Amino acid sequence: MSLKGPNPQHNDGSGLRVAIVHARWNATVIEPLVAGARKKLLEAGVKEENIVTQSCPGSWELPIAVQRLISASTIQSNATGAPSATDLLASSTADLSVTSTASGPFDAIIAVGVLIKGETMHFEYIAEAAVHGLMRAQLDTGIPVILGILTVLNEDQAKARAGIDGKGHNHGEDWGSAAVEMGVKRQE
Ligand SMILES: O=Nc1c(NC[C@H](O)[C@H](O)[C@H](O)CO)[nH]c(=O)[nH]c1=O
Repeated sequence: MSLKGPNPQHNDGSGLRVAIVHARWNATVIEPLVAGARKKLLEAGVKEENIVTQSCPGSWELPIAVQRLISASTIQSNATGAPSATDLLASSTADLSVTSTASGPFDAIIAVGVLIKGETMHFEYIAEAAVHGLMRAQLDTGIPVILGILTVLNEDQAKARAGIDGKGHNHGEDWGSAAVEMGVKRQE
């Protein structure tokens, strides 16, 4: 067993509603990461209709996109006769590819981004702000937000962590499993 990564656990995700919010920068790495997370959600029994996918421009926007999604789903679940989550999400200004018609709050959210170090300090500032923003979003709302931001020094490191270099491991799968575990714990 690898020294890294949590010991695998099996959790029943059949009663969970999970969102995947992903940045669109470095899409060739984002796509396999999102696919890996979805794969593990489905393997754990999360229903297709209970997986909502949303995108935003870059990792900097992930915290506000996550916070807005939580607010939209929480408002919808609190009000009687409120519009469906799909209507609410469709009214959002963020780019949406809503794949859910189910309503109610989320049990967990996976925030996916790929930050690759360039020549400037931009990388450090975005990484720091995005990570702190996602931690704040989960603590402020009580909804687990899985950290799915790769902060890498070059494209090869990014490809290895998305499992697309032929020898690496797709970290998106770990994030999917973590979302199921934390979602189940939230319902306990
Ligand atoms: O710069 N590199 C990256 C990046 N910059 C854009 C930033 O997140 C934001 O969208 C813009 O600054 C506009 O607010 N966003 C990433 O996800 N990965 C990068 O590697």
